[in-house]
Amino acid sequence: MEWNDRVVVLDHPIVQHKLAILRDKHTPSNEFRDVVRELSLFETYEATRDLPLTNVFIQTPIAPFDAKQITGRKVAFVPILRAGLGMVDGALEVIPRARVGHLGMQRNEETHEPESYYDKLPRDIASRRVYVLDPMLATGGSAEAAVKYLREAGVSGTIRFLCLVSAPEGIERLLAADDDLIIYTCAIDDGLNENAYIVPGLGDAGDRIFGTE
Ligand SMILES: O=P(O)(O)OC[C@H]1O[C@H](OP(=O)(O)OP(=O)(O)O)[C@H](O)[C@@H]1O
Ligand SMILES: O=c1cc[nH]c(=O)[nH]1
Ligand SMILES: [Mg+2]
Repeated sequence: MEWNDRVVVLDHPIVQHKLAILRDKHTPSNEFRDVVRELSLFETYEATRDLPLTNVFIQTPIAPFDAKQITGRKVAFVPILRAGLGMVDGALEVIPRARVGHLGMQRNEETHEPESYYDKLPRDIASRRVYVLDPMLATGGSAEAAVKYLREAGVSGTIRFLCLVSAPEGIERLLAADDDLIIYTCAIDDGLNENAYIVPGLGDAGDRIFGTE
């Protein structure tokens, strides 16, 4: 499958610097949470680059001016619990008026497939531009289930999946699952280990965000 325009890697030096902090096993939970929030802000900024603008006539203190402002479809952020919760505040700093839906999923430790335990979406999700948030894209099972759920809920148009670290296996699976989807990631790692963890990765994102290791 061609990844060309469907996978955006944030290779900015500040992003790579902060990602190294997340990867370091000595980084404590409080700092880990802060950096997840910061990277999520940068990634949301990048993923909202194509929001439509409209002309708005304003008056500056000096002169009248045809300014540009964001209009059009409204935004929804949909974190996959738990780890995706760590990305919500950063995303909301970029689009404060966005709505937030939640999808609760936990990978089964033996099969590595996700089990769904919660969902709550904005009532008008079908008319919103949707950004799914989850720091880790490993096998792609959780992301695929989330995207299928959103399609069944009526979401149309491009779904943007925002993660911090991804594995090639997960990218391949997610792109194959939905043909109108773009993945944003700060890194594409080597692959998965026997427990379906990303290598080198950063460990279990949920445990590191919430200090439950
Ligand atoms: O691509 P996949 O193979 O599906 O793996 C990625 C999923 O695993 C992690 O969640 P986890 O199940 O550990 O739940 P948690 O966020 O509650 O820790 C992670 O946050 C993703 O949701
Ligand atoms: O490497 C991984 C894989 C799944 N979930 C995580 O939190 N980390
Ligand atoms: Mg976890």
